[in-house]
Amino acid sequence: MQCEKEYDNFFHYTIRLMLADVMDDDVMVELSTLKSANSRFMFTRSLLLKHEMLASTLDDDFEYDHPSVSKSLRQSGNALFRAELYEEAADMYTKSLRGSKPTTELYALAMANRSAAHLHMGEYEHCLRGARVAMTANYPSKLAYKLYERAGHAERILGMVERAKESYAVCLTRLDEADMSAEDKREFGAAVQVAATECEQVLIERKRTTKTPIAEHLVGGRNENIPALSAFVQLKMSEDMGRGVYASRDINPGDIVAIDEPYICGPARDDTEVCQYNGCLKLDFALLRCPKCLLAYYCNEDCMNKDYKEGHNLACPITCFIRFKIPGISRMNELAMKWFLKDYLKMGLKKYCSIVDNFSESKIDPITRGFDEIGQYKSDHFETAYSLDTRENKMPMEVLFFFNCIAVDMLHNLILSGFNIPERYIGSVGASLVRILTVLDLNCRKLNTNAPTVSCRSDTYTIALTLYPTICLFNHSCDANIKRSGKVTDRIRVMKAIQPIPKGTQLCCTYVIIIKGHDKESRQRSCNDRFNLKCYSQPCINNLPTFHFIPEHHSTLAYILNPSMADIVSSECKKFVEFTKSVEAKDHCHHLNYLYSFIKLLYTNVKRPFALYEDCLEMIGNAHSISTNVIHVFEGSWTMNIA
Ligand SMILES: C[S@@+](CC[C@H](N)C(=O)[O-])C[C@H]1O[C@@H](n2cnc3c(N)ncnc32)[C@H](O)[C@@H]1O
Repeated sequence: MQCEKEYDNFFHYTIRLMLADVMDDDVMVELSTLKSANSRFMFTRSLLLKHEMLASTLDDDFEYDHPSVSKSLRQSGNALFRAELYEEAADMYTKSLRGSKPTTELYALAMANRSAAHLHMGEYEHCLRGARVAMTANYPSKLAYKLYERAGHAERILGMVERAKESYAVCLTRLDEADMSAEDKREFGAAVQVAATECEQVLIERKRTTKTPIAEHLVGGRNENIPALSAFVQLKMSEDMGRGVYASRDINPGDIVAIDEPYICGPARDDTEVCQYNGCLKLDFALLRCPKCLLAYYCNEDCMNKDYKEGHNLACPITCFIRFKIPGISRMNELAMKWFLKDYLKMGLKKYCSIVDNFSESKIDPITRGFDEIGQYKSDHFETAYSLDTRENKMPMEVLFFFNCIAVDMLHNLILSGFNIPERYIGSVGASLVRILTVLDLNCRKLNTNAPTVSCRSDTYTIALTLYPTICLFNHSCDANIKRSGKVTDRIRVMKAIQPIPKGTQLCCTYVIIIKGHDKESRQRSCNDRFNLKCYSQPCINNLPTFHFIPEHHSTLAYILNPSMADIVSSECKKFVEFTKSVEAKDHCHHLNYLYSFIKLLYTNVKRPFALYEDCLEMIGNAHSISTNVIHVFEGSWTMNIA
């Protein structure tokens, strides 16, 4: 079964029910007779409660704490450190860490000492990570200045001068708490001040020599009704694809057609560090950890405080359970909880429940779904994100039941943690969590081609889960005419035209697959497997041949549409072939105007698919985006190298 491969522990609930003699089929039949989301949630909840399938406490079962052993190992590490045997000392501190709970002073001391050993070993990234972990653990405040000084040194050596300057500044303020003579403090402070001033000078010089990037603007300005889209587009319905975005004016390659921000976002993986705050999502390393759950990471204390206010204070006690105990896709479940808590805190329970209770997909006109009462479709509106397509009607009942079980489990844990919710609201909140899970599943997990990514060797990894409500209006085409541009790790997503888009043409990105190298059958299979949809994009309707049938040579006159242009096209094709041989891929971004003019020439004068057109298209798409390469993704540490 496909679902088994897509979600972790997919049979978790059904197996337990079967052990309690409850038949899978009976549950699905009963569920399918229930018409409202609210009643489906309550039915699932009573089933899981009746068969005692929900936790009774939030106590974790991790066993640590051998404090005396841990302390003596650290002391052995200190002796090795004093003997300047730093590698051996670091190993000893690692052993000390294993015996202590991550929230204790013992742990913080061993972590901090190991970071000092790493500094001496020239392991600056490890040093920095350790210092940052110790900062948010229970490290004695009278010693905190040392951590910030060390972090500053490591950051400076790693080229993170801005962060180094901040660390030195904190070091100087924490120096007040230090247990040392006034004279020693003065001397120490003066040395740190010198380092901070040197950082400042580097930053001034960098600012002087760095070109400010040109601000990107939507072509034609903002759309009146959908502000994240260009004024040169409009929404229209089609029978095959539902709503879609169409050009209301001619659009040129390179024109910006959308600039969207996620309604909700969060890290996608455990092995890359991304700031968890919804308004940040910065990719960095050695981030600060939430000192309570130790599972949420932030680039600075400001982001940590903002995330607490937006709901992490409520999610924190259950993050461990959602991450490690609840089936499905843990990061997706965490994101659903984050979404609910953010809006619960913003609106209050009563208003939240009244909005979700009034939402009914069937009553909404498909073209105005997500628009507010004054006709605006805004990516930062709850109703806009909440009303995104879910394809729930095509969802197998087993998956719907699975999502209901996850929502029951998550809400149950939230209540166990002390969250107060009157019984009359439980159905509404639970049903909304199911809806949120299904919105995220389609528009964030499956449809993730615009999510932030990094590259490692020849692979690309999604590092964050992002729900872009306006970008979700674009349908898929196997011959996309728009694509993401700019830094691919960025939270804000800019979409640019990569082909000419004449007035009246639909703007489409690709969800999964393009014509180059794939025949219609494999494309259709891919769309069906991933999205359960039959693709009605033009290449599939016209059964566009695959790359294998694209003429390799530009002189194939049979492909010229306009005979009077044959000579010009032929000579420009020769120039383009020369261009591809002489200009390296990394420099294509400096020749975009040339590439735009070439693709425009071919667009009107050759019949597609045409090899050089497809090559030029790929070059434009790649040249628009700036990718970040990382080295070591899976070893608990990684290094950035901006390409
Ligand atoms: C992210 S939404 C796109 C906007 C959507 N059409 C709407 O009405 O809001 C994705 C859904 O659009 C439809 N869709 C997108 N591309 C399609 C294609 N190439 N062929 C058929 N349906 C498509 C499918 O229903 C798919 O689940």
